[in-house]
Amino acid sequence: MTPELPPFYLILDGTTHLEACLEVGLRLVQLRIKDRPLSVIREEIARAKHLCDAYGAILVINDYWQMACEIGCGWVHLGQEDLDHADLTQIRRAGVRIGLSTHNEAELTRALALTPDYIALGPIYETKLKKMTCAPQGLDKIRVWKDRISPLPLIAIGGLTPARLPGVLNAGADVACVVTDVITAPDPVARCRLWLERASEAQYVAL
Ligand SMILES: Cc1ncc(COP(=O)(O)OP(=O)(O)O)c(N)n1
Ligand SMILES: Cc1nc(C(=O)O)sc1CCOP(=O)(O)O
Ligand SMILES: [Mg+2]
Repeated sequence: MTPELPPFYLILDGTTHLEACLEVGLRLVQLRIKDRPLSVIREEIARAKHLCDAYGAILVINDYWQMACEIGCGWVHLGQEDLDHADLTQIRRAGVRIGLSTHNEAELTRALALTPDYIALGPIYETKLKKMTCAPQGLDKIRVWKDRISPLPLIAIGGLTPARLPGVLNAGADVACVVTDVITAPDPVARCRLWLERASEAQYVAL
């Protein structure tokens, strides 16, 4: 079977809600843990891998590529700063796929030269999650990026809400990636289920 990515991609900062989200159908999730002891991060990665394997979901590890390789995870997500230190040859030798962040043309050129498995463009809209050094990209940039990277999957990230999903997908994104809208919801699992319903009409993108 051709490997593919589902259209909804959730970023979580730990495993608290992971199993419940998998239970309602989440199949693409990134573990993005900041400022925790390495021992905790290792435990969380191992737990997330165990759960994602059980549900047949794709797990992407942000930043901690060495642990991802050691624990046998299938994917890592790396930002431009991570790229200054990460050993992509070692990551690939471990059979781990690579997603890369981009925010401008120079980063896109650098990313494409590294032949990643997906490229993320952000922030599409203003994000409250972290301080960005660039202005929101807007929907038009999605089409420009998709034309540049096709057939690689394009992930749209930053300030996304269910209401913004059709615009992002119609503009050419293959996958919508979300943090704040879900994790700050009164019921994050119900919000995840809503996203899955809204994205259910969209195509899965081949890898
Ligand atoms: C899908 C996706 N896109 C972009 C990012 C941002 O990654 P990065 O630039 O490494 O920044 P941090 O997430 O580490 O703050 C992402 N994590 N996922
Ligand atoms: C972690 C992250 N990286 C971005 C980038 O543009 O590289 S935007 C972003 C935050 C996205 O989260 P939210 O859905 O909360 O806006
Ligand atoms: Mg990072």
